[in-house]
Amino acid sequence: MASSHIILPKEEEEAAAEAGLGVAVEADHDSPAQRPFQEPAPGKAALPFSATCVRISRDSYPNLRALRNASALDLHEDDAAFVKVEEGDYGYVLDDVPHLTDYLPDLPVSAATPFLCSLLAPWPDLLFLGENWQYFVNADDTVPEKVYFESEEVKACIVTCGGLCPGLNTVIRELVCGLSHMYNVNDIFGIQNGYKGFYSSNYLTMTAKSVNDIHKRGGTVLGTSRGGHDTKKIVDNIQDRGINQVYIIGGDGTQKGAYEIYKEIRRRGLQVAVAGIPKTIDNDIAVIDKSFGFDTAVEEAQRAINAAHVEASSAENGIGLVKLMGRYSGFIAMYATLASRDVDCCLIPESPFYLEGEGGLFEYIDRRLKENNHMVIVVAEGAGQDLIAQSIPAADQQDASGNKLLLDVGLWLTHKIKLDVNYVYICTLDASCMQVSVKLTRDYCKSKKMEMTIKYIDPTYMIRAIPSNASDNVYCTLLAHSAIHGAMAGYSFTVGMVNGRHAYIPFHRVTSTRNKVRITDRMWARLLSSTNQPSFLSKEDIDAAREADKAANSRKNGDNAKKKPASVLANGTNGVETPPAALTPLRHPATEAPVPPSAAADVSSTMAPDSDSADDTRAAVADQPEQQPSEETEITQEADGAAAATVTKSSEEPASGANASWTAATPPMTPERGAAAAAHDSEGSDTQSAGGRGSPLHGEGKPRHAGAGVKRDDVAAAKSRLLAFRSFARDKKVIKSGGAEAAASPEREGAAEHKEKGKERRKRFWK
Ligand SMILES: Nc1ncnc2c1ncn2[C@@H]1O[C@H](COP(=O)(O)OP(=O)(O)O)[C@@H](O)[C@H]1O
Ligand SMILES: O=P(O)(O)OC[C@H]1O[C@](O)(COP(=O)(O)O)[C@@H](O)[C@@H]1O
Repeated sequence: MASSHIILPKEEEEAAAEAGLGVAVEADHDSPAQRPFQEPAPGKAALPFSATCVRISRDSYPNLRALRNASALDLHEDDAAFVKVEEGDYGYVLDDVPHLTDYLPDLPVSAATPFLCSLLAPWPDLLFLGENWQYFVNADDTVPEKVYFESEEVKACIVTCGGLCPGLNTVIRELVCGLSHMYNVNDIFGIQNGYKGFYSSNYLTMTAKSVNDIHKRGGTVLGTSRGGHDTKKIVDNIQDRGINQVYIIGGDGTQKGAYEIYKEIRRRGLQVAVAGIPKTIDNDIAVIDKSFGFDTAVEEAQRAINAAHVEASSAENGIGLVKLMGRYSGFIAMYATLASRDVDCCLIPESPFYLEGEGGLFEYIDRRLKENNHMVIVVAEGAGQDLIAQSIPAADQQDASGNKLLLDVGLWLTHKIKLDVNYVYICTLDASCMQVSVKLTRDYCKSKKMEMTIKYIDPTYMIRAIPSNASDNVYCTLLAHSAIHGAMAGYSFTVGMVNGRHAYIPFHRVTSTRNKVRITDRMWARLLSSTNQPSFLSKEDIDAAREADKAANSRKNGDNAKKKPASVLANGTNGVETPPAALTPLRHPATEAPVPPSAAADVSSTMAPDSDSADDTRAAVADQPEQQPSEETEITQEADGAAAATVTKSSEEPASGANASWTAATPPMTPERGAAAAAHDSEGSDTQSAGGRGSPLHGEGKPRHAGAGVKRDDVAAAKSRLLAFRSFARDKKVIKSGGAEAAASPEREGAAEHKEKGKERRKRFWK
C-alpha cells in the first residue's frame, strides 16, 4: 500500500477504497494536537478539493460561463469541430492552437508553415505539423457548473507575503472589489504582515470603498513579511474565524506555504478554498507566462540605467554600474538591458563571467572606454556570487524565509573595477616559441593609469516600491478576477496566465522549479548582440549549458512519451514530495463521483516519483513552446540572412523531430501573447535551445584565459555573434535533413488527418 503525506477527507477515502485503491491514512486524526476532520454541513457537498488545472475558454477571460465551457462534456458536436477536441491517452485537448491549415487546408506544406518561415525557408518540406498539444482535465474531472459558495456565506481573507512588488495593492483592490461587485460578498478581511498575521495581528475589515484608490500606492496596504509560516496556527485561525476563502498573494515560498495550508484544510475537511496569486518581481515563477509587477520593474529600471548613462557619459572614462534585482535569475537585468540600449554589459546569475584575462570583463571595460569614453554595466544581484565568495569569505546567511542572503555584487564590482581596470597591453616576442603574442600585463604605475570615474546605483527598493504601471494594473485585475471565480467555484489553486490563457494551476507545479534565463537561447544571444559584450563563456561553459539543456529536454520528452493521462497532470494531490499513488480517486467535482477504477489505476501507474515533476509541468501544463514559433518566425529572418552564404561548423546534434515540429506550429500572436512570449522567451524555448540555437558561441574552442591568444577585437566579437545566429539556421537545415524520417512519422499522419478536418471546417465555414 502506498503511503502519502496527504490525508483524504473521509468520503474520498471510502471512494478510494471502493475503487480498490489503498489509501494510507496517517494516524494523526487522534492526536490531540490535531483538529479532527469536519463533516460537511448538512445538505452541503464537500468541496471539490481538486486543485485542477483547467484551461478555460478561447476568449481567455475567465468567468463562470467560461469555466463551465471548459468541460469537454459541454461541447456540442458543432463546437467540437471548431475547437479541436481530442480524446486520447493524453486526455482531452481543448481548443488546440489553430493552425494555418485549419483555414487554408490546400496550402502546400511548406507554405503552410508560418508566414515568414515559408517565405524564407530554403527547404521545401519543412515539417510543419506538431501542434502544441495541451492537456487539460479529463471528462471525469470537470468544473462544477455552479458557484459553490452562496454570497452571504462567504468569509474571505487576503494576505500578502514575501518581498514587495508593484501591483500588490492592485490585486488586493481587485479581490475586494471583485468579490463585492461580482458576487456581492461583503465579509472580507485583510491579514496584516504576512503569514504570521493570521495568528498574531488583528484582521482588517476591507470594503470596496476602503480599497478604492490603493492601487495608486506602492507596497501593500496589508503589510508583508518573510518567515512566520506556521501551518497549524494559520489553519486554526482560519477555522476559528469561519473563513472559507483564503487569497494568498506571494512568491514561490508563499505558494509553498499556501499548499501546506491547503493540505491541512483538506486534512481537516474544512470547506475552505485557497487561492494563490503568484507574485515575484524577478519573474522566475515556473509555469506562468509572466508575473505581475515585472513589466513595471523593467520600466522603472530604465530610469536607473538612464541616470547611470548620464553620469557615465558626463565624466571622463565614466562607468555607470546599476545593480538590478534577480536573486536567482536575470530576467529583469536582461529585459531592462534590451529595452534601454544604453547598456554595454549585462551580467546575470545564469551566465558566469570572469574579470581578468583575455575576453574577461576588465579587458572589455578597457576596450569600451577607449572606444566610447564611457560605459554602463547592469548587474543582477545574484550574478558573480561565486567570484565574490573567492575574495570575501562569508558565512552562508539566510533571511527569515530561508532565502540565501547575497553579497553585494554591485559594491564588490565597483571596488574591483576601481582597483583593477588599468591594464596595458604590451606586444612581446615570446622567445621560447618565437611567436608574437599579446601579453596582458597589469600596470600599477600611476602615470599610465587611466582616469576613470565609476558611479554605482542600486535602485532595488525604488523599483519595487512603486505602484504598478498600466499593463500590470490590467494584468493584476485579470488575475484577481480569475482567482475569485475559481474560489467561488470551490477550487483551490494558484492562478496564472499559461500560454496566454488564464489557468488554475496546482500549487506544487509553480513551486517545484524556477525559471531561469537560458544562456544557450536566442534571447541571450540577442542581448549579446545588442550590447556588443563578450559572452564570457568558454566552449566548455557552452557545452555544459547545452548538455544541461539536453538533459532537461530529453527528460521532458521522455516524460511526454510516458503519455500521462490528463488526470495526473490535473490532480492537485500529485504533490512534489511523494508520489501519492493511491491518492487519486479523481472526482467529478460537481457530482463527487469517483473515477472508474481503471482510470484511477492508470493514474497511479503513471505517477512520476517526482523529481522531474517540474518538467511534467512545463511539458504538460504550460507547454511554453507555444510561445516559440512567433519568436522563431522572427529569428528566421535574421538567421536566414546570416546563413545564406555561410557554412557553420556544427558540433551539435540534430534537432529532434519533436523540435522540428514545434518549430513551425504558430499560434496567432495577440498583443497579450506577445508580451507573455517576450517575458519568457528564453525559458519557453527549452526544446529548441537544446539544439543550441542562438548559442552564444563566443570564443569557440578558445580556452578562457589563453595568455598567448590573440586579443579579441570587434571583428571577433561580431563573428561570434554571427555564429550564434547562424546556429539557428543550421538547426533548420538539420530539421530539413531529418524531414525524410519525419515524413513517415506519426506527426505526418496526424498532419494528413488534420488537413482533412481543416477542409471540413472550411467547407462548413463557407457554407
Ligand atoms: N517551504 C515553505 N513552506 C511553507 N511556507 C514557506 C516556505 N517557504 C517560504 N514560506 C513562507 O512564505 C512566506 C514568503 O516567503 P519568501 O520566500 O520570503 O517570499 P516569496 O514568497 O516571495 O518567495 C514566508 O512567510 C515564509 O515563511
Ligand atoms: O531585501 P529583501 O526584502 O530581502 O528582498 C530582496 C529580494 O527580493 C527580491 O526582490 C525577489 O523577491 P520576489 O521574487 O519574492 O518578488 C529579490 O530580487 C531580492 O533579492
